[in-house]
Amino acid sequence: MESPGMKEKTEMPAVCSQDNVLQELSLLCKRDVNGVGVLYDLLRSRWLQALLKIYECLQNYLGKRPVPVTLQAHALNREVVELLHEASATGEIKELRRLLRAPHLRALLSAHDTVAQKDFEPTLPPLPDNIPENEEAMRIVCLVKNNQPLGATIKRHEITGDITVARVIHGGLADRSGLLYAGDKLVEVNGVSVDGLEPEQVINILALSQGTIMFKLIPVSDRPVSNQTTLYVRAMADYWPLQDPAIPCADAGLPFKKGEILQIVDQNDALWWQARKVSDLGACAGLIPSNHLLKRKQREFWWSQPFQPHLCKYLGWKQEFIGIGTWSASRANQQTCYARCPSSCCSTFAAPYEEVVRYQRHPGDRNRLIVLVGPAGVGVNELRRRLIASNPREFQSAVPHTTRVQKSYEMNGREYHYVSKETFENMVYSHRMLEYGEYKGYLYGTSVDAVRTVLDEGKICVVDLEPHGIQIARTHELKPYIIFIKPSSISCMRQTRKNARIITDYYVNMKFKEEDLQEMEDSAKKMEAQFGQFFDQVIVNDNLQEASAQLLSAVHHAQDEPQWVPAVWICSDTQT
Ligand SMILES: Nc1ncnc2c1ncn2[C@@H]1O[C@H](COP(=O)(O)OP(=O)(O)OP(=O)(O)O)[C@@H](O)[C@H]1O
Repeated sequence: MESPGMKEKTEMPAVCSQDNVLQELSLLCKRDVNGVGVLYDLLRSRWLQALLKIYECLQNYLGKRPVPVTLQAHALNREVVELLHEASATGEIKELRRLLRAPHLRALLSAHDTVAQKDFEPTLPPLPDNIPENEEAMRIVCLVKNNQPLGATIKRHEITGDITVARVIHGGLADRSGLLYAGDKLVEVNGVSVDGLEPEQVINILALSQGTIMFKLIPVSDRPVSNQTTLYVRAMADYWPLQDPAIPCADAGLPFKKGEILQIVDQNDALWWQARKVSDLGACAGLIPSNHLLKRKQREFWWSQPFQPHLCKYLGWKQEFIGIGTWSASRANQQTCYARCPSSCCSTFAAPYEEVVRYQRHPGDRNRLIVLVGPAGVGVNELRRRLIASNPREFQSAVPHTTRVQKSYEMNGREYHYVSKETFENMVYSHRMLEYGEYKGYLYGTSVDAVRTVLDEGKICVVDLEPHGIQIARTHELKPYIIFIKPSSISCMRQTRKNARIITDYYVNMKFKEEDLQEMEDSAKKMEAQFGQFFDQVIVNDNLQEASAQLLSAVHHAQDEPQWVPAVWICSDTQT
């Protein structure tokens, strides 16, 4: 509601403001200010006043409906011509006057008015008097087919045999037309009755149609009101609609890979959602299994498998201590997942989609933790070392904890934090260790506290973790940015790793053998398959200089650019 004293504001008419100016100038003239007299004469001149009147007159017409009738157009013309008479006869004004009198301009105005006066509303025939009370209202819908699919699916009712629109795909032709709705009952397609036809036969008619398609249909009585908000999720698994026998319409399915961000636009159906990829928001949506459906499928799959404790490369990987803060993972001693895996591979099954939001770190916020993962020997340590060396005031790794005895030249908190076995185990049980391992009877590990210490100093903490540590690091406090260091092809590595040295359980400074390279490639594939959904960035470590430069830019990108992060990191301050 407007308050009574409230005024509408609009542009000031030019003549009014000119009067005020004249008044002010006459006062100034009396004070004999230089040049003011000339300006006063100018503003009083008849031709300028006439021009200002023309301007104001045109402004009045501008604000009116753009459909002048004959009288209005001619009135405007006449008014302008009269005003021009009043003006001094300068060259431009003469020309304008000539133009307005020209027969072609008059004809144009007249044609314009003829069109403007015409009524283009269609006149519908009167309704017949004898319409039965129970007659179902029919709707005729015409859609012009282009190269795109229609963007709607149909189904046949099992009992009545009615063919109905099953769903309208968001952004598709039918959706954009706003004329077809889920539940509409088809009566005819292009004049052919669909009574008794199978959905495939109807689809066939549609496929053979060219140009305009005409539907005769009975509109659905209760059109569903969509009040859903758009949701963004990260896919935690791959999906191939063409390989899914359960999908209602494979052609309408949206294939996606784990890690891709999807925009969910429709969750009306409990089993099949509609989604787009954020990388292609211009495309029309496709069908994807709902969260509920995927969980159900996972459970069914899980129960259908014979019991077989699967192996997962958890902390059971023997960690061999070889230097300050450095371990070399051995492939021996794998542990069964159900026994040791804290992140539980099974819990990954429990969340087929992870809700995400766009996050932009504020300059005053703590830096995001940078986590490097990759197969043993790929160069994770080398890249981390080079990054920190490039600017130690900006980058730092976390000081690890150990239960071994402090050596005489070491300082607590510099090489390691030296703690008792009991303290270390307490840290493990209270999930304060991002990862840990045992070497020669002593425990070694990287703690959340050590990472926090670096972040609190305003630095960027860079750690390398085994991939199973990702889940523990993924907290709203650390907001880790995960970078996967991927090996290049074996043929490339044969060249680049000629002089490189690998560290194994038993040997330090061994040359890379062919099987080491092969194992690196296999291990990288497994990591991508199992943990690829968590990778924010992948860097192929082929040329060391190039990979280092890419890492530097990725780390800055992580801190300065907006990224998709789990919604719980942002929405809940208490969630960790
Ligand atoms: N792009 C590269 N070109 C040539 N040599 C490389 C490259 N990347 C790493 N190296 C070398 O490969 C060897 C192994 O690298 P690094 O120790 O960083 O591996 P890692 O991924 O940390 O594995 P681990 O955890 O087993 O130590 C080192 O000698 C390193 O200098």
